[in-house]
Amino acid sequence: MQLRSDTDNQRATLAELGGRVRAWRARRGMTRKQLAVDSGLSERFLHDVESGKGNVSINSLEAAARALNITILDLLQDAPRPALARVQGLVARLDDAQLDQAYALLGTSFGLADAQGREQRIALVGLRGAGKTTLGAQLAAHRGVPFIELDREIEREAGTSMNEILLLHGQAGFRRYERRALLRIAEEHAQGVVMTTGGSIVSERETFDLLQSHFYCVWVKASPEEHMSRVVAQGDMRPFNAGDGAELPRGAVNEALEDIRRILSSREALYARADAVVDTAARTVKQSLKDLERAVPAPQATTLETR
Ligand SMILES: Nc1ncnc2c1ncn2[C@@H]1O[C@H](COP(=O)(O)OP(=O)(O)OP(=O)(O)O)[C@@H](O)[C@H]1O
Ligand SMILES: O=C(O)C1=C[C@@H](O)[C@@H](O)[C@H](O)C1
Ligand SMILES: [Mg+2]
Repeated sequence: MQLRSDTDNQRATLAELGGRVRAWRARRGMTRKQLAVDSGLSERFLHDVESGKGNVSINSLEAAARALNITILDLLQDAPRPALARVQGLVARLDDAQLDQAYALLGTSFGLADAQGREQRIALVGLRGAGKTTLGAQLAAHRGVPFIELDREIEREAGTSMNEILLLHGQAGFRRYERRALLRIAEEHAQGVVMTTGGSIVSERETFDLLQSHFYCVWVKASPEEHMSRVVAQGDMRPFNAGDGAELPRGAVNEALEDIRRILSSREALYARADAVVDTAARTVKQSLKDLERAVPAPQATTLETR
């Protein structure tokens, strides 16, 4: 076996660090430009760091971590959670009936029990262009419940636009408003609601836990090419690194597709924690709506009567 030289090790360390910065940025749905502004680092420098070329100082790393609302440790190592693996190993040995029991036991013992009415509050998660708004509005109309877009409620909570919130309060502030709006919506809609969420909601564990304990979550997904063509059609490329959408030059299309793939892969395991999945790839809106209706718990009789 060939031993790695010190230089190889150093190179590998920088490449891993760069990969983590890139993955966290993708999970958060931040463009490099946004991270540069929020951290005070230059875009050029971030580009070098992300491609494993920049030997970053502790202070710069700290600035990047702060702008991502994580700690410097999250950039230095993939969060190892040995205790989680131990618990998973244990519950994997239970049969299905025991698993239900374990779920209830853990929930009540640690104050993690699902909030009342959760099954009637549907939340759609997924990347831009998945079809959350299109399908969510129609699902809500069919069930006779209100339709809410969480991003608009966050803006209401903060009294300003998404861009301004991020500009004024950064990731940390945005996530605070997001959690506040989430809890308010859950409280106000005991009888049921259909809500869409911003693509990056899954990137903060605390927020995603809160969402999952109050809402029945459905991951609405599509292929990277479909996400791409749908957001291009809407003329708004956020959070992909590709300018403003209209008349995309060829290079920009490729860069945006790469972004979508990277964002999807950095979030896939998180989106997959949803209660159900609806894949809209190569499906019509009508077909996907049927798939979605099959994927969610039946509406409560009281909700249907009020239609
Ligand atoms: N099977 C499908 N299901 C849902 N939408 C589809 C489907 N096929 C094509 N579309 C089109 O894809 C687009 C989805 O856009 P929509 O705004 O609903 O996505 P979104 O998930 O809400 O995105 P954003 O995160 O930007 O709010 C619509 O123009 C819709 O007509
Ligand atoms: O997927 C994402 O990261 C985002 C999706 C949008 O809904 C916005 O919330 C924002 O542009 C970020
Ligand atoms: Mg939408």
